[in-house]
Amino acid sequence: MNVIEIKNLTKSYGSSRGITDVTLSVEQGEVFGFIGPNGAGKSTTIRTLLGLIHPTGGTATIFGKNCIEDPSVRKELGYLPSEVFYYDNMKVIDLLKYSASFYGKDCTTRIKELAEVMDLDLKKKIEDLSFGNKKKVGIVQGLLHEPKLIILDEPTSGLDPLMQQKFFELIENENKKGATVFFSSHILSEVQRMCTRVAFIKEGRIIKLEKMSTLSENSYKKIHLESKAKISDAVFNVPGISALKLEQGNADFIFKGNINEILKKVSEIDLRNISITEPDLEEIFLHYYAKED
Ligand SMILES: Nc1ncnc2c1ncn2[C@@H]1O[C@H](COP(=O)(O)OP(=O)(O)OP(=O)(O)O)[C@@H](O)[C@H]1O
Repeated sequence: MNVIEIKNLTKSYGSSRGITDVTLSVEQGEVFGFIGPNGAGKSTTIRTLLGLIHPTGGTATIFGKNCIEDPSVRKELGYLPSEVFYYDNMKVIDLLKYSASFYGKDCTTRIKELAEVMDLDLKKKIEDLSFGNKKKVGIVQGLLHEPKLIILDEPTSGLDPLMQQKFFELIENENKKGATVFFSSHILSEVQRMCTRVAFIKEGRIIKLEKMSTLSENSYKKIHLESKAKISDAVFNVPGISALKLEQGNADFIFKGNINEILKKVSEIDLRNISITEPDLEEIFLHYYAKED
């Protein structure tokens, strides 16, 4: 059974676009990345999935259940929203114990462990915490009941690099112990590092859903050519070329397809130098999000 099943999920905010026909599923044990720029619809998808907002159309289930019809499913779930708001005059430990009381479990040891990993002072008042430290409270709050599904909306914003590293180790550990993880981000390197599959969302629609191994495999090549003479753009009239930049005798582009086809074309050029490398996800992402696409 899929842990998350989203089918044709649509949410419109009156005349303003939210998400349209979002379909995706997340398997048990996966770390699934949800990538898109600001305003693409990541939070709307997550909040609709969790039943925090009502969809305009389509369905979304967690462990086969709809969160609006069956809120009990939330007990198995750890959610970190993109922005966290708290009662300022509470102490961190009191807030976390209060959160734990919803799950009917004694989470004291776990709270202490998580706070230690994330270097969070449990005795401080929420109002005295920085943005990054409030984020840590959200992380501990999301993980304290050892949920089977962890949903994180832009989890690392506000954390310094050391804390980001610790956070990822924490999530990796939870995943090894069996938790399924779904997390949204606009930072590709973190998705590249952790995820088994990734969905790209643009202007409210999923434009690509791919296994990370496929994305990182040979299907895309970054090609750089140097020639003594100006390179004619006619050479690049081949399907599969994108992000083409021509400048004097230099040409840079990303190629997806049969490498022999492009090499035949390139052999027409009197070359001084050539390099063929693997593009990182950032470059593939830029290709998908390029205006001309
Ligand atoms: N409460 C709302 N009322 C009206 N429009 C909204 C509301 N919430 C979101 N939107 C619109 O829905 C679209 C998707 O927004 P959403 O917050 O889901 O994007 P996002 O990918 O999470 O972006 P970000 O990374 O900036 O949080 C945007 O065009 C946004 O303006």
